[in-house]
Amino acid sequence: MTLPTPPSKIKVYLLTGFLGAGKTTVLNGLLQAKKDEENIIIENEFGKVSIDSHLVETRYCSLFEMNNGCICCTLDNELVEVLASILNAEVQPDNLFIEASGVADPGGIIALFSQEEVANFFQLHQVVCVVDATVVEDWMEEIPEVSRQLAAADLIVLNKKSLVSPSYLPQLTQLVQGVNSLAEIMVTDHGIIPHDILTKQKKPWDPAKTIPEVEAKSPHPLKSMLFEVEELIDREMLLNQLTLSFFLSYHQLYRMKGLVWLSDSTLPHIVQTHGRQVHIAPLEGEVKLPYPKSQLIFIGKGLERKSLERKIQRTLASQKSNSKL
Ligand SMILES: Nc1nc2c(ncn2[C@@H]2O[C@H](COP(=O)(O)OP(=O)(O)OP(=O)(O)O)[C@@H](O)[C@H]2O)c(=O)[nH]1
Repeated sequence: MTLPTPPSKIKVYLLTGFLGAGKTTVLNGLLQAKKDEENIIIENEFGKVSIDSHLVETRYCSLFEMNNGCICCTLDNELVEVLASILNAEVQPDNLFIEASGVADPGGIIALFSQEEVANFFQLHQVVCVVDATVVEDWMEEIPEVSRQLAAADLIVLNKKSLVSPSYLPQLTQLVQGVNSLAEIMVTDHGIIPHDILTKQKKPWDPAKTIPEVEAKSPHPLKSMLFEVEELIDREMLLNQLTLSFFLSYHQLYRMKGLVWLSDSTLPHIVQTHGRQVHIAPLEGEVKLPYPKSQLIFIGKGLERKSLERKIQRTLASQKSNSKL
């Protein structure tokens, strides 16, 4: 990159954490705190379709979407291109927030920002790892990326504390400290963290020392599957089918997100899981999804398209009304 040096370096905040931990929730809180500054977001989702772009508070930022794969696997091309276009923009941002995909290994991203060419323009301030208290213990055992995300963090946000027993929290804190004893740990609900956390400077990072090796780095063992439906969906059936699927396939299905049109509402809805729970809520603002097309994304390992298709088929409103005849 041969670009003029900006007056001051752009501050970079990297948000990591496994699928559904609360990264976007934390990001929206931080954006609110920085609303008087110029903010840019890089949003990277594990899947071809972006749902998160509808959830980020775009009042306070401009958004770049990276949906061509996990950010840690496309470092050399797509991320560098996005960084170059940020530098070429008319208005230089004060802050760059990167929300990495839930499966991203942050080591390579951190290393990129320590390269001289990039470090001349961007300064990595904080690596924040958001953790879902309800599931992290299981997922640390099953998914190597979870420990790597924890190990690379300056700040660990142990989120969703009200969803676990208070007596379990010290045990969880100890577990997380076992992976990274240097990081600050904050136990939160809805990712609410003090905003002065952003003013703290990052500790020097030594990848060799802090991040445990992962056997198979890339491609990720998890798969993302997109389903599109052109019919209205029955809310109750959708809740039942998803709750059942996540209950039965807890160690296989890690996350589901979607934009759906329901038969009982004229508003689009966002459906998503966190941990074992399924939530459906109306979506405000502009949606680029033509009525009545719905999109559902499942992320997990060993997913079978046919079996998921059958489950989705059962949620269609037309099927329900036919079955009543
Ligand atoms: N009950 C409860 N729900 C929470 C909390 N924090 C976040 N959530 C919900 O958890 C779900 C996932 O939160 P997100 O912020 O989208 O998580 P994420 O890490 O960005 O998810 P991905 O981008 O899919 O990896 C959303 O429905 C949030 O509203 C919390 O502390 N308590």
